[in-house]
Amino acid sequence: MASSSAAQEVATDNPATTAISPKPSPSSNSPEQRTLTLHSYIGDIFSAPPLTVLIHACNTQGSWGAGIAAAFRTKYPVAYTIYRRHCLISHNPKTNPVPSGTCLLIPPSETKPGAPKHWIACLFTSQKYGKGKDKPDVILRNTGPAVSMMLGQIKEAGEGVADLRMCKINSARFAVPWERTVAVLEGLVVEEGWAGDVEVWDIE
Ligand SMILES: Nc1ncnc2c1ncn2[C@@H]1O[C@H](COP(=O)(O)OP(=O)(O)OC[C@H]2O[C@H](OP(=O)(O)O)[C@H](O)[C@@H]2O)[C@@H](O)[C@H]1O
Repeated sequence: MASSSAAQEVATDNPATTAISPKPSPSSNSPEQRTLTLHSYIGDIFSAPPLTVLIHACNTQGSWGAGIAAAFRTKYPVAYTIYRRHCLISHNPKTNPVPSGTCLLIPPSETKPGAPKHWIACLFTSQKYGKGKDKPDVILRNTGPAVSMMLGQIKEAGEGVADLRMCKINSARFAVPWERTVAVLEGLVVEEGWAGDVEVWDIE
């Protein structure tokens, strides 16, 4: 189902209806500049077709402890070890933490038969989690650069990537009102060769 003019797709969890035709979005400043377009769906983010990128917000401490991150840890144990290595071995939370505002794009990595072949994009929008999480303004400041970095990485990954599916990042455990994250995302300028459409999936 590709809506020709509505900004938001009709909510559905039917995978057969998730195809989206990229369409240029008019920009307020320049006809040549488009900004990121979000499409809303209700359903299970994990039901995505192979090669979809599943996008979530992460801390830099190496923990997928709760919320949707815990579901990622259960479903994608190999990806979890890659995320942990990035946070704890390539970097060090105390002496050399993963920089905020960056992204780790993990290719399909699961080895168990029948495991989903999904890319996982980890947006580092807060250094810590729980009581130590960054303030909403800091998380929002980190979100734009992290998503831009992700879009650049996805471009580099080439044709092995299908659609982009995001949960309502920052909105629950990171306690940032979803509308504020939407404003950041919809303000992002899409550079040459970047994907310009992102599905937002919510379970409600
Ligand atoms: N199974 C499921 N399927 C689909 N959607 C689901 C779902 N479960 C929850 N959601 C929704 O997913 C959105 C994001 O909500 P989350 O609280 O997860 O993420 P967030 O971005 O606010 O915060 C990140 C920190 O939360 C984690 O937990 P820890 O800090 O480790 O404790 C991480 O590690 C980070 O640090 C909300 O719309 C939830 O309704």
